[in-house]
Amino acid sequence: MKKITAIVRPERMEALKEALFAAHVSGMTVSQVQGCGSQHGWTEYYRGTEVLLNMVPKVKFEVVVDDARVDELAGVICDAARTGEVGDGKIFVFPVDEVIRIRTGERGDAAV
Ligand SMILES: Nc1ncnc2c1ncn2[C@@H]1O[C@H](COP(=O)(O)OP(=O)(O)O)[C@@H](O)[C@H]1O
Repeated sequence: MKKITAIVRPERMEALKEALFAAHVSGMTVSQVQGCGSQHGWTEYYRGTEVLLNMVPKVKFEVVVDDARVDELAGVICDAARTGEVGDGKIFVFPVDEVIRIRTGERGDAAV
């Protein structure tokens, strides 16, 4: 199993949510976050040093899936979240050791 974390623009949240539902993911977690990368907030100089004063609102999607679906879902996310402008975001893929469904105690693939 893998966890796909995607940091995307807030205005792409609805489209990405719908695309992931359409791709039949079993669940997702969505958080409002702030970040910076190539796309910074604004900077000012404080005592001669450039200081980053603000970060940019983003939305973080987390989806745990079978290994075999990572490439497909990365494509779904790129298609739904891309505008082509700086700040579209990134996808990070992590290994997941275990999943446990709290309600039933199921583990592994059965719990995803
Ligand atoms: N190395 C990183 N680690 C964690 N989050 C990152 C990283 N790079 C980018 N991000 C997240 O992705 C968002 C968009 O990245 P950014 O570099 O601004 O856009 P682009 O990839 O289009 O140039 C950032 O605001 C930040 O939330």
